[in-house]
Amino acid sequence: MTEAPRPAGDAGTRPDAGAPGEPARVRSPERTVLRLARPYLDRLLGAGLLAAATEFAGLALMATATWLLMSAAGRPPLDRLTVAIVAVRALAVSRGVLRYTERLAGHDAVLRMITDVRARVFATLAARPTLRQRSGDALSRLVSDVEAVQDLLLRVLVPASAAALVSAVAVGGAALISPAAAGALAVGLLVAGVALPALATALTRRAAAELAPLRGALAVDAVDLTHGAADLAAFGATGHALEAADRRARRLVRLERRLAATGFAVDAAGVLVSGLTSGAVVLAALAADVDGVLVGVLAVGTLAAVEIALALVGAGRQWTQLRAGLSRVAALLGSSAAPPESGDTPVGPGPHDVRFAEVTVRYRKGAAPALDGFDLHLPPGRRVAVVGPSGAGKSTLAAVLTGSVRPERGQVTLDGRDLSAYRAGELPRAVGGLLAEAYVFHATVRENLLLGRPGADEDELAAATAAAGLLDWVREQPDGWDTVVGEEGGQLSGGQRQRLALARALLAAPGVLVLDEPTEGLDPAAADAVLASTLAATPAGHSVLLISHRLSGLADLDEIVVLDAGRVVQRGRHAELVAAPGWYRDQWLLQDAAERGYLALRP
Ligand SMILES: Nc1ncnc2c1ncn2[C@@H]1O[C@H](COP(=O)(O)OP(=O)(O)OP(=O)(O)O)[C@@H](O)[C@H]1O
Repeated sequence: MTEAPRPAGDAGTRPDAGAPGEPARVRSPERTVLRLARPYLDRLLGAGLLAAATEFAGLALMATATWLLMSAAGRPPLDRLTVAIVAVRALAVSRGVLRYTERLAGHDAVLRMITDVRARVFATLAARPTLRQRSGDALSRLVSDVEAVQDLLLRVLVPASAAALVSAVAVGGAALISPAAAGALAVGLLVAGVALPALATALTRRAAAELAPLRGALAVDAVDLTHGAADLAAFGATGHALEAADRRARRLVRLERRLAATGFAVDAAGVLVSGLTSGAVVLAALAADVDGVLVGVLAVGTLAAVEIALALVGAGRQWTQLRAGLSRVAALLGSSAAPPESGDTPVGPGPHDVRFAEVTVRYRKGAAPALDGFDLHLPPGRRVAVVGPSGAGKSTLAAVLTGSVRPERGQVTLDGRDLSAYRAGELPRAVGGLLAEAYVFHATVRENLLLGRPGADEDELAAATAAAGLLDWVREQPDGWDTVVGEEGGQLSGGQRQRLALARALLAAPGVLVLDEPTEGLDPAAADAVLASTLAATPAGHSVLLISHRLSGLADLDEIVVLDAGRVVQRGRHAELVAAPGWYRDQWLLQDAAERGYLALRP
């Protein structure tokens, strides 16, 4: 709470990136959104035309009704009014029908697209665990920022294009009656539809730019304050944390108030513009000797047209408020929106060949590399452990392999193809497993497991859970597989949570299984048993990259790589490494003595 969790991510390792952990900024988020909207363009175009037809029907209704009323005052023969009477009825009915179909078509198109965008955002967050660290912020991205994409289309682009189209038609129609009046109308429409929206945008831009990050920060506060409540209380820091969150909330209220006040002022200006334009049009028409009835038509038509153009003020205001959220979604999707390399067969879950060649990762320019010239060959079926002191670069290696961190130098290939050539959603089928701080969802045991392999049957669930050492516990629960595990697995012990996450990884069974500290939180005896059963449960031909701080249970692995400060300092099999002087032997002797002591003292 007092300090945000350390941000991380591939951005820090790429020269084009912004702050580490934050996706790179995109120059035009709207362009990214439009690219995402491309498959739905025909539906959106249909919605835009329907919106324009609705507005046009409204404008025509006002003009025709005015003509009808003013003409009727002169008591003409009824047959002269029949067409207008029918037109008024038809326009009144069609406006309602058109509005309904426009809403239906617009929402249909946008909701289809949003489903797609949400899935992409979720897949990107899921595939880049380092971005997921800020769960409150991530949640805000998923909820409000994706809604910004929806609002950009429904509340900005569709109404704005409809308003522009109808304004042009209105000026054209007025020009048929009086070019001078049409000129006055055009000026009024330009003020209402261009100058006022630009003014509203300029006045609200700064406040709006502050709004989305502030909402994100408040979401992080909410998560930190609830999840970290016990720790904050233990350190007597609750008051301080609440104060900081309160300060942000008050700032948010001030900004919202300022935006609302500016909005009201611009709305008032809009009403003024509407009245002035109508007056100018009437004067111009009178000066041009236009018939009295048509002057009335022009006056009321002007009021209706300006009101339609004023929708652009709302659209402009919405747009500024949406920009920050749009930028974040666009930046997040920037990499995944890029089309995948074509021509290759999709990657499957079967055996794969992985190669690291001279891989160097640096999180920040000028910082020491987290991985430094790392080489490794992981052919199908090979099991390799990576060990080393804290901060040696082990988790970074896992992050590189799962595609969430990109190397600054060197190359990682899967079946001979660079990892970055795979689509965001494609890689997890081939490479995955148990990453650091695996997330357990507030759902049942079954639902948490099925995330690994949707559609798995009960035997498969039982096999994976047994290998992780959790099956007995599941069977003891009154609700069995349907036991709810609580928020972040809060109703489980640390060890049970870890076993559940491990079972999920085993059920997913990717061809390259990455296990980052799979036995963390288990006592030494349980850790040995779980590691042995996990390795035994891995299908033949599937390779394993095991990251571990414990050196026990590694005797059967094909290779052990010792990392220190990002460099490989030792590599070989367990027996070779314990025989040679170095970090591995020292650590092995220390851990062995400590665990023997623990086992001896156990009741
Ligand atoms: N997201 C990040 N942003 C900046 N630096 C990072 C990030 N993640 C790791 N590092 C740095 O990279 C180095 C390697 O970290 P890494 O987490 O890979 O080590 P590790 O061997 O897994 O450590 P541990 O055993 O403690 O988990 C460390 O110096 C760490 O501070």
